[in-house]
This record gives sequence, structure tokens and C-alpha cells, in this order.
Amino acid sequence: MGASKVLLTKKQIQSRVRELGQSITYDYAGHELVVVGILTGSFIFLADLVRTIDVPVVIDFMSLSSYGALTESSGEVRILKDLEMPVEGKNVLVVEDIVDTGLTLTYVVEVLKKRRPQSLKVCVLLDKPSRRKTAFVPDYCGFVIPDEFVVGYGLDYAGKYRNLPDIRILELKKAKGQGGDE
Ligand SMILES: O=P(O)(O)OC[C@H]1O[C@H](OP(=O)(O)OP(=O)(O)O)[C@H](O)[C@@H]1O
Ligand code: HPA
Ligand SMILES: [Mg+2]
Repeated sequence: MGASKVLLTKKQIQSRVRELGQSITYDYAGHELVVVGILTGSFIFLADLVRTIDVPVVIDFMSLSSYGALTESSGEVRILKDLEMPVEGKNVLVVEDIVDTGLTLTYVVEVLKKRRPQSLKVCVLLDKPSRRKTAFVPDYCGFVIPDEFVVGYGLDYAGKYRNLPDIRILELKKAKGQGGDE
């Protein structure tokens, strides 16, 4: 298995997700929220987070791609699937698994701002600031992590490992040495 070192346990994630949900509930009290999940990486975080948010929530998804099967961003972000609903006049909260170079979220914010939402904020579970190529700063952040490629809890390497219940550091060399398939 190429992803053996646990960086964040199930328990740590669960407790931090609950805290984020409480902050979001407090900040949006009395308002309806449109939660926009960025597919595919955000799906587990979003599913857990929305169940800790106690204001009316509508959920929509957008799919973008820049990494493909690589551990380095291609630098080019494309929309693969757009939102189903207009967000004009809505309080929009983008939910994402990780901000790394910042290219994906910088692009998402730019695209959504043009649709004139009432408010637009971004919640990420993980922030890897060491590799940033844009000035992007999330409004809500679960954990700041070191410059390692991580998998699990929705995050993948070449489509795999999203189902791991914790977040682990991908160890490619070890995987090769042990006859892994990377
Ligand atoms: O800050 P950045 O350098 O842009 O990287 C972050 C983005 O990269 C990953 O998605 P990816 O494009 O690999 O697709 P996925 O969500 O389907 O895994 C991750 O889920 C974020 O969306
Ligand atoms: O560390 C990462 N893991 C998985 N997907 C990612 N996309 C950007 N950074 C990462
Ligand atoms: Mg993603």
C-alpha cells in the first residue's frame, strides 16, 4: 500500500469538521446557504460538513479538472460540469477538499463572482500553503498541512484512495519497493 503514513486520523477530522460546521452555522444564522461542492475530491468532506450545519442548505456541484492522473497541477483549469442552479443573490459557500497551488479555487471564485451572489466564501478541509501559485486565502480552513501529497477522505492519487477514512501521505517510492502498483 503506497499511502501508509497517517497525517490526520478519523477522529481529528471528525472533530475539526464539527467545529467548522459550528462556525458556519454561527456566521450564516438566519440565512439560507447554497453549498457548492467541487467534484470529486470534496464529496466526503461536504457530506460530513453539511450534516453539522444548522441553517437551511441547498447543495449543488461543479466539476473542474487540473490534475488528471498527476501529482502536479497542469496549470490549466477547465469546467467539466457546471452548477445546476443560478446563484445570483444567494449566499454561496464553496466547499473543497484542498487548496494547493490555489489555481482551482482562484478560478472557481472568479467564475462564481461574475454570477453576482449575495456573498461568496470558501471552506477547505486542507490548506497546503507552501505550493501556492496565486494569492488565494480560504475563509474557513480545517488544517494547514506540509508539502506532501495526501490521499484519503475524498482525496485521490490517480483516482484511488478516496475511500480511506483518514488522511495519509502518499509514499510513491515505498509503493514501488513493495511491489505496489504506482
Ligand atoms: O489548488 P490546486 O493546486 O488547484 O489543487 C486543488 C485541487 O486539486 C484536486 O482536484 P483534482 O483536479 O485533482 O480533481 P478531483 O477533485 O477529482 O480529485 C483537489 O480536489 C482540488 O480540487
Ligand atoms: O495533496 C494532494 N492530494 C490529492 N489531491 C491533490 N490536489 C492537490 N493537492 C493534492
Ligand atoms: Mg478537486
